[in-house]
Amino acid sequence: MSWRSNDNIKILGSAVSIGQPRQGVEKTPSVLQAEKIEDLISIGRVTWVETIDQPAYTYENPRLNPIRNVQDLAKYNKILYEKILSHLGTEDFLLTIGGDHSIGSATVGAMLKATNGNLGVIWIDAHGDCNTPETSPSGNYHGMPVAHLLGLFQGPVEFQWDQPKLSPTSIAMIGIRDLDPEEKILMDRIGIKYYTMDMIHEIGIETTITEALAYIDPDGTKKIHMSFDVDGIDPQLVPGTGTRAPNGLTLHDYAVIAQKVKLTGDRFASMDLVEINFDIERNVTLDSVKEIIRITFQ
Ligand SMILES: NC(=[NH2+])NCCC[C@H](N)C(=O)O
Repeated sequence: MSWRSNDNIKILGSAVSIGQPRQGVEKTPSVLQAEKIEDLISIGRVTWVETIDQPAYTYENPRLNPIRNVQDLAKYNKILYEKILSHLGTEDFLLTIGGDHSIGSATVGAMLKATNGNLGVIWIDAHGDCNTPETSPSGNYHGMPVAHLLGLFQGPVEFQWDQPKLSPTSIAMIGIRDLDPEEKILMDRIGIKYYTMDMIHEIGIETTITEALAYIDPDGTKKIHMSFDVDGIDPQLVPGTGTRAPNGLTLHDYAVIAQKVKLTGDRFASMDLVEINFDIERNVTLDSVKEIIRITFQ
């Protein structure tokens, strides 16, 4: 039996790159639309609802603010947050295609709002994305959305609207292998649940995702959001991404993750697919991205 066979699968493009320095990632929604990825989705009724463009394409260099491009990012994330809430019907599954991972604070924030906080998050990534503007060595906001969601910093007023906070016990990260030193100290102090590649090799991917789901949703009653940064996958399979880290997840690992998440049925409500940059590499990356879509939506 497939999950969500009768539901609407809505695809939203989030064409933003200013959360990090490499251009190209903002083109991904239009590339995947041209590739007709909706044809790879064999369940539900699939529609591309719209693609939201970023307000400016100029990456701020040198670092003028603790968060580069903070004004434009704040403006963009608020628009994205509101669009998600306006598009999301109760029976819908929402797939947001980035763009860089800066969108994570808007997508998770919107899902928290839509579910009254009854949300668990599986964050697949090589990175923790849990820097504050103070701990961030780069100033790139795509390394900060989790810290922002947890309320570890607020940003300027433009970045403060009514987005709800995420509880640290409602998120688990899988594939982690590149944490900044202070970011790691912060994550360990808060007690964020994260599975490094070493831990995954030790306990196995099936135990990892089973434990992770039980941790974020002990009673099995929450909606589940998966925020999938393709750099969680090994760079040999996904070379087209801006911050590569060796020794990542395989596509088989992802298939095991997806299988367990899909067992939550219609509680699996939304997903981000981010950091795909076809300007860095196209062919291998596109094959893997298509496989990720097939694995998720069949
Ligand atoms: N979503 C990502 N690819 N994040 C990479 C973050 C890299 C680094 N930790 C930083 O904060 O700049």
